[in-house]
Amino acid sequence: MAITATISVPFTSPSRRTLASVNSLSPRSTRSTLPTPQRTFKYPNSRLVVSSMSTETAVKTSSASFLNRKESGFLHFAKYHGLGNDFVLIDNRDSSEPKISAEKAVQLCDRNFGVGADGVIFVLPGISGTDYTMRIFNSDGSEPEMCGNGVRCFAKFVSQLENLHGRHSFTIHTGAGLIIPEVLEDGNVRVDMGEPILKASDVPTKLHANKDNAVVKSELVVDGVIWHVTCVSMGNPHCVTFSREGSQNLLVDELKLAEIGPKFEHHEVFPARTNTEFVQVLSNSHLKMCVWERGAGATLACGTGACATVVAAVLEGRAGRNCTVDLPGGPLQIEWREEDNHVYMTGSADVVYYGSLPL
Ligand SMILES: N[C@H](CCC[C@H](N)C(=O)O)C(=O)O
Repeated sequence: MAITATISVPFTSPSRRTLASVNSLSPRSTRSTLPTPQRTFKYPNSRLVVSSMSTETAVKTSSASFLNRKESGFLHFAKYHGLGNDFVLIDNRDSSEPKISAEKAVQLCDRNFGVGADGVIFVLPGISGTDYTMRIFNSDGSEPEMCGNGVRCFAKFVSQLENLHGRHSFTIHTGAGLIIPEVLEDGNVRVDMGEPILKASDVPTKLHANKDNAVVKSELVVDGVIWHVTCVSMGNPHCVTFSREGSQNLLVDELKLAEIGPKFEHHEVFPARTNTEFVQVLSNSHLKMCVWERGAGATLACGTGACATVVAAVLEGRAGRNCTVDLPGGPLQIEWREEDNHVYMTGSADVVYYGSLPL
């Protein structure tokens, strides 16, 4: 049974903001004052405890008031998800160090004793002329270089914090280098994820390069089974597989992810561990994937993983450069553009609720 919660997401009059221009990056659009839209969020087949506020009260208690809370002694946050890959987002613009430690982030991510999330993401001040810096802790407390679904959530969160409307983009410094998300008119986010890294030692993997400097459809023995893997970094390491001995085309719904995922993640050929994508080819432009993430386990979606998957599919000759990638939480549009060798990802990112925790 679907339960619908109505959350008013009001927009107040725009505040002035200096536009940082870095290189010849596309300037952000000008802002306009929009009427307060009503947005409804559907939570199919899940129990959602709607707060005691009536819809009437909810309209009055706007998100702006939540976003401006500054009471000391509390950690104020917003809960977002990108196709069910969910994150706690923290406004950290007033300090260059994250407000909470990796250990605290683990507690926050606990789905029984904490808020529950795949990771915690911090909006920090920019570095070397970028608008912002993004840092993220996985739910196991490790710090990855980049997060694709997370950076879309980051962009939507900053848009709310800065009260930006219409098409606009940000320059974000990350562990994977410069990342540029653009918020589109329809509320989706298109992200320039930069160039894929294919050199084996830079993924990193100890597997021997077998195509130029890359590992493409190479054999890897996991739990006594020979898998065929292609290794790609999007700033973070990915091991992508479409087949194994005895199964030239994986049927992802039949995989025992919780069994096999950790054996890939901790395999000795991946010195920094790895994210692993198990992929089924539906057509030359349509892929279906499930993922075991480094430091987070089985998630409903992985943005960097979807990018790595399309790159691997092209390298193995299994698909074209423009694909829809179906993840358990929903679809992403991925393009590995030949002109600039950049990978572009387009998908949704939605706020679920705002919260405060005693520090
Ligand atoms: N667990 C990943 C980081 C999050 C990546 C994923 N959630 C995404 O959307 O890209 C890692 O340790 O590399």
